[in-house]
Amino acid sequence: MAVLRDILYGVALEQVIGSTDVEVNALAFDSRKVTEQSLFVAVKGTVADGHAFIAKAAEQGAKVIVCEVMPSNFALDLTYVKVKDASKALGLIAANFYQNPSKKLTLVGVTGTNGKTTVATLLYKLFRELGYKVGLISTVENQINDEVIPSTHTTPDPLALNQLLVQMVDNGCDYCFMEVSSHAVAQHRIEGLMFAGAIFTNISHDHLDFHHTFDNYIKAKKAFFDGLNRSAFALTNVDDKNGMVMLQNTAAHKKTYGIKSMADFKAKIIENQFSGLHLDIDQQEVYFKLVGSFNAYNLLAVYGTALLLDQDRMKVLTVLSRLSGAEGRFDYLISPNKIVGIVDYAHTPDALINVLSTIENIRNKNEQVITVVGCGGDRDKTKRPLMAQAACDWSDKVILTSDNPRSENPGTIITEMQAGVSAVNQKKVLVISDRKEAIKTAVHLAKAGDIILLAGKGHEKYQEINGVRKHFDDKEVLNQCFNLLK
Ligand SMILES: CC(=O)N[C@H]1[C@@H](OP(=O)(O)OP(=O)(O)OC[C@H]2O[C@@H](n3ccc(=O)[nH]c3=O)[C@H](O)[C@@H]2O)O[C@H](CO)[C@@H](O)[C@@H]1O[C@H](C)C(=O)N[C@@H](C)C(=O)N[C@H](CCC(=O)O)C(=O)O
Ligand SMILES: Nc1ncnc2c1ncn2[C@@H]1O[C@H](COP(=O)(O)OP(=O)(O)OP(=O)(O)O)[C@@H](O)[C@H]1O
Ligand SMILES: N[C@H](CCC[C@H](N)C(=O)O)C(=O)O
Ligand SMILES: [Mg+2]
Repeated sequence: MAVLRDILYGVALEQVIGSTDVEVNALAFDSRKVTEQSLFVAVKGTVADGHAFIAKAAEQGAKVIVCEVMPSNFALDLTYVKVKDASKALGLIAANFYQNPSKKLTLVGVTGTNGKTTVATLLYKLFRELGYKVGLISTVENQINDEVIPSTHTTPDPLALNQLLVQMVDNGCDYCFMEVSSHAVAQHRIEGLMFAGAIFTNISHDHLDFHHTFDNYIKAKKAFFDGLNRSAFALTNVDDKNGMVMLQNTAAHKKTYGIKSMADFKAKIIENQFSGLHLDIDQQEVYFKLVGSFNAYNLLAVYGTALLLDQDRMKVLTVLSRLSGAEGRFDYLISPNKIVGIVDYAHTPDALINVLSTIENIRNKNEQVITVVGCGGDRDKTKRPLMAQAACDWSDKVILTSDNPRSENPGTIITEMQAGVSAVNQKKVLVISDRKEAIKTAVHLAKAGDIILLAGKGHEKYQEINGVRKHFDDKEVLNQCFNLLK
């Protein structure tokens, strides 16, 4: 419970009708979730406009309406607050209502097209092993110390986010490591949060359905760094073409990591094998369980962050060398007849190229690579041909299949992927729309030593077809197929 006047602290108000002395019991931005004595924020979304539900919210017991456009009818017992940007206001209101939990722990955010889950999860595991109480907010799951809380988004909405942070504070967490998606920045889900640090992994093609241009996508990521304060650190991947762009206008301490260029935190890849990475990090040789040069960047980001958070260098490297990565990221199984099956969440052209080039570097040349891949429905369509092309360029056989078609026709998605298959590559490609059948076929086609990559769904435990989520787990299906080979 809080008084409206206090909840509005820091919100740029354009007009207020009614009293700011009212008590508010709860917040909502969805009219269906409004309860007695609550504050409803009308947000213009991608599908609907929250302003259309103001009357419904009032009927359900809302006492305060925050909106960008005042309604034509006012109820006398309600307070109406007009703001320029309602999603921004929602973030600030949520932080104030929940008494700024982000200021009561050390919050570090990770942004970038790929690697967010890996970096945030490694940081969570590292700091747990170093003896701290830690929270994690990620695509795979949220964690409060050892308690797992299922995750619905990479970065939750401002209410869920602040509620999670409150739970972390109540459970004594010293740190929280969270993923910050570009959607979250653009929709102001992180507004009002106090970050002690921000990490940039990389930026490549994704989400152009939402951001429209690559420039807007870069701007969304950069806005996260622009919002940091002077006491925070901003750690960027200097080898990424847009790495330094992120730091251009930030007030935070600027720090860099890299493999190719000069950087504050620097690594050299000595060896990259199926068994893991052998790196030289700031002149210290260390073995890690994670595979692939992209993971050398992820490990370096984690190492740099831990040092910026005043942790002991040798302790950090010792613990990091023992850690495994996040679920569904280069996660592999070996069949009784020695087929290697890799489950990976690569769902962008760049991630697919990274994973397949890693496989290319470490495989024996007489063994073939079979890739099973699809693209999600209701998501960036321009990545479809590029992902098919990447799969063909780096594999001996490709099975194009379904990912999460969501509301789209799976056949149409596959046809759009096929546009990226060149004439010479046609003979490598099979189309099997049913993902389970596609995986079974890959296993049938493989012989001892071959590598099967199941790309795009990683840790996901469902497949969404026609808006319905049915249980589906790439690793489980792969395991079943492998067991049949016994
Ligand atoms: C495209 C997108 O990002 N949508 C997010 C957005 O919803 P929206 O803008 O579509 O909302 P809308 O349906 O248009 O409704 C507008 C407003 O009217 C309200 N409403 C609606 C109906 C009603 O009866 N009453 C009512 O009040 C809604 O609550 C909302 O406030 O705001 C919602 C609340 O924060 C999010 O749950 C929702 O995520 C959807 C489910 C989603 O799938 N998002 C994905 C794309 C996403 O966010 N992904 C990123 C990761 C991406 C990455 O890989 O980097 C993530 O952070 O998870
Ligand atoms: N640093 C990196 N650079 C490029 N590709 C990476 C990197 N780290 C991981 N990947 C690839 O991208 C996939 C997704 O990795 P991860 O889940 O860590 O990224 P993410 O940014 O959290 O993705 P999402 O936005 O979907 O949550 C991995 O399965 C791997 O194929
Ligand atoms: N966070 C990403 C995940 C994509 C995973 C892929 N399996 C898909 O469904 O497209 C998104 O929501 O776009
Ligand atoms: Mg993620």
